[in-house]
Amino acid sequence: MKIGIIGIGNIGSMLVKRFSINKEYELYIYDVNKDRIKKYEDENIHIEDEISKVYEKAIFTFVSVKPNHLNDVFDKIKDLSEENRYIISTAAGKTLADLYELSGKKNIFRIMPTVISNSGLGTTAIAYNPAISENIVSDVKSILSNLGEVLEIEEKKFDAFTVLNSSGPAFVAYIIESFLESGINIGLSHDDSLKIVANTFMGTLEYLKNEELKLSELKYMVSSPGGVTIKGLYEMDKAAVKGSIMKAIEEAYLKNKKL
Ligand SMILES: NC(=O)C1=CN([C@@H]2O[C@H](COP(=O)(O)OP(=O)(O)OC[C@H]3O[C@@H](n4cnc5c(N)ncnc54)[C@H](OP(=O)(O)O)[C@@H]3O)[C@@H](O)[C@H]2O)C=CC1
Ligand SMILES: O=C(O)[C@@H]1CCC=N1
Repeated sequence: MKIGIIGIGNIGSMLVKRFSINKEYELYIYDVNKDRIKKYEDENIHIEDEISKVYEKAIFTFVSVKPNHLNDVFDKIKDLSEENRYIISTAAGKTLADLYELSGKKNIFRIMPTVISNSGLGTTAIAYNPAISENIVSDVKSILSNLGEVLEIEEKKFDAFTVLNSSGPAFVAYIIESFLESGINIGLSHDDSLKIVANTFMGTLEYLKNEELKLSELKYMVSSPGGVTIKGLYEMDKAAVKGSIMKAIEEAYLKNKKL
């Protein structure tokens, strides 16, 4: 399978990392900064000096540049034949219709990945031009399965998916950081606090999953009447922590819709 990747930043480097595990894949990669990607050169990873070469050598070309750089990339390939060539855009906020308008290509997929897939555990959403054949869609889903779960969703749900799934790791890091700093505030060392918080988050998810518990069941299991936990939950409610998080995610969603 010949796969192209244009733009080797946070997402492009994750794609290179995950796809290069499969030795049946031949990768053709390009970035404006050639020095930055020299380190990837390998038997199965070819560094190209032009965008058009990536598009012509690969069957499936991922375009993982920032949305405002898409024009520069599509300018270089819009006059090339799209026979047996497919573009897979990772850009936030750019619809299939936008991508068609920018590139003039019909063989277009839109995906929404996450940096979490560096661990192979992320979820990638996919949408595509319905005129593309089932075999090709199945090939692309198979390539994406190297990143974790693949979820086909309606395009109108991409904005919500983007914020929860792809911005999500930053929000989770922020929340974990607030627990970490809480630990330091009440007398734990940074390292002890981080270890305890990481185990609490991972262990909670594992326990909920294994016992098929509802979130509220776990909350009440831990809250002794008149005790410590319910006092903390009461303070969180008074400070509207949940409402603040919901508002922040809603604002990020609205911002994504405007991209
Ligand atoms: N970061 C994330 O977690 C997620 C990002 N996305 C989407 O994925 C895309 C990439 O994001 P991200 O990886 O964070 O971005 P980065 O800026 O980290 O990576 C983009 C890379 O492309 C390079 N580049 C810029 N212009 C061109 C060009 N004309 N041709 C080739 N390469 C070019 C950039 O170089 P230079 O830095 O010199 O400009 C950079 O190395 C975006 O559209 C974003 O919306 C989607 C989901 C999650
Ligand atoms: O912040 C952004 O714009 C992109 C989209 C999802 C994650 N990063």
